[in-house]
Amino acid sequence: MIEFRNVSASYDGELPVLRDVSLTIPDGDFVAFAGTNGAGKSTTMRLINGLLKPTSGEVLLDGVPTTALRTSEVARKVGFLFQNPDRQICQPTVREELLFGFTAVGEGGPDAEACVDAMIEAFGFDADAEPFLLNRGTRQLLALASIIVREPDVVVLDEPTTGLDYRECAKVMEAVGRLNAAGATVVMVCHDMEVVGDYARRVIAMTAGTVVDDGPTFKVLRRPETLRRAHLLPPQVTEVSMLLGADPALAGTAVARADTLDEMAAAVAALASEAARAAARERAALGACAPMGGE
Ligand SMILES: Nc1ncnc2c1ncn2[C@@H]1O[C@H](COP(=O)(O)OP(=O)(O)OP(=O)(O)O)[C@@H](O)[C@H]1O
Repeated sequence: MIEFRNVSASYDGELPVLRDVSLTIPDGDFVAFAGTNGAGKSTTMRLINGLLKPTSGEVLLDGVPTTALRTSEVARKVGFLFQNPDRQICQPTVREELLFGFTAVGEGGPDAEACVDAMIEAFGFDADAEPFLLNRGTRQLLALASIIVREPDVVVLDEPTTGLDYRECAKVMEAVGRLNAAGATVVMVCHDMEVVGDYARRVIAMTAGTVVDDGPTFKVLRRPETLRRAHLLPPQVTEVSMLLGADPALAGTAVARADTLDEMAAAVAALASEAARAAARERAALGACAPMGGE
């Protein structure tokens, strides 16, 4: 579990960039931090992985303050994926890159080799490829795999899909989704609300170093005040649903609650067939009332 207790943080020791933030992230959660530029989202990630210490308050990992943990102890629990994979890739081949997390802490050996082989198989990597010759999406996947291979309890992702095309983004996020389904806690910063809507179960919206909202993804992404304060646009289906739901004729219908394409398609199909049934009833009623032929 990750806990922030009244955490404030600053880079220069004076100007606070995080102000009195309290939050709890239970094991197995999938949380997206979203909000304005400079709100303090990446700073929050650095506090979780211990790269930054609070100026006041406490960040606790499984009940232990990060200030009482060695960097290696935090790294054992928390894997961190940078926005730019090239900040963490440093080995000449894919295989060595995946092994590096083990060898760097003196844990190389047959077990580590087996984990790496499984990861190469699962991601379909070319083990001997040179990482820097891979395309951007594959480098991001490699950076992610080199974290997952160590099986951390928590994975922190700082804008994991920035600069990726749709297919690359889907590959990375599906790998993250599988990791979460296997029990890992996922905490990510993400500006793309489509990705947030597709994967995160909870959204923490931030502005100017404070949390302005925290709750189930679509509850947060449907609150006009949150959207305004954190400069967020909901995913397109949710936005259409909110627009249609504002029409009194559709308020309270499934259309007004749809957050996914499937939900919206089903809601619209149900409305269309209800309209068709109503029209048929009307025609039948008109037919029944029509005057009989003859004088
Ligand atoms: N290394 C640093 N040194 C000094 N100030 C920093 C540093 N990193 C971030 N800041 C400042 O801290 C504040 C919060 O930055 P942070 O990167 O946490 O915001 P963010 O919400 O992640 O923003 P963005 O969405 O633009 O990445 C900003 O005012 C930023 O300029």
